[in-house]
Amino acid sequence: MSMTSAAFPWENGRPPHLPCGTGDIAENVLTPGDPDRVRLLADMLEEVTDFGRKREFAVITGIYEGQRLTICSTGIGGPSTEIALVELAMLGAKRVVRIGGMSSLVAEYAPGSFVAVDRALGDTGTARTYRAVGGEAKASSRIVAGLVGAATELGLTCRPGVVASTDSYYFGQDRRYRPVDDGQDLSANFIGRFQAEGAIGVEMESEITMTVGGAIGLETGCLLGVHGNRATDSWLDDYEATQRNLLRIAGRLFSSTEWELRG
Ligand SMILES: O=P(O)(O)O[C@H]1O[C@H](CO)[C@@H](O)[C@H]1O
Ligand SMILES: O=c1cc[nH]c(=O)[nH]1
Repeated sequence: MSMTSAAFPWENGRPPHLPCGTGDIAENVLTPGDPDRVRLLADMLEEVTDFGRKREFAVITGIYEGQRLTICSTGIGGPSTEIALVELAMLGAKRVVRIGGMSSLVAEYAPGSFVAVDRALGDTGTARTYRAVGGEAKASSRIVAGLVGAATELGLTCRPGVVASTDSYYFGQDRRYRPVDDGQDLSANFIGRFQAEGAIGVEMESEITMTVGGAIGLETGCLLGVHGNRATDSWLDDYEATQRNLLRIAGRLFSSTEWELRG
């Protein structure tokens, strides 16, 4: 029977969750939620190494516009995002930008547009845990400015904004949560409260990415594509173009000659 430390169950430089090891991770990392999006974006990188997938974590490293870049999925929500961030940082990541989807809470952010998160509202369990060790749900200001600038260079519109992160997709986002549409209690009005606090979007990982990232020494930001709009009740059926544009914007941020954070 082979055994390792329960307190730190890494073996030969390989973490217990991400399917990769020492030397495999670039300093700059993009983190979509969905592992299928890692595969979707792989053809936009050169010299790609695909490390495979374990649970919700799919990882590739390649070259984008001349810079080494890793893409690693986090799965949905706090616990799996924390695992990805901690293992990425231990494997050498320095900067992490979440790339994902959100629903807009204001009519003017139409499906297909982009938001560079500068702050996240929320009280998700994982973020709360890491606030105790100094994490804060605020993005690096140069990542926010760099994302807006990169989008402009590419002819795309990306605005800075505050988003709300939640641990719940259905009840916690005022969606029907029982199989039968039987007048269920949605009076908690989570969306209305997020709007009243100034959030322009809702999703499930930005608060965790910035709070955990801050506490463990990563420079972080979140670039979100608008998949839906709760103010107009519209939903984008095909998000492939939006996902590819998220990589184009965040990849351009890291490859920009004006931006000195390379690796
Ligand atoms: O587009 P991704 O990154 O998956 O993010 C959003 O989509 C998922 C819910 O469908 C949540 O993870 C939410 O934050
Ligand atoms: O409505 C949405 C869209 C993306 N992600 C969410 O959490 N909610």
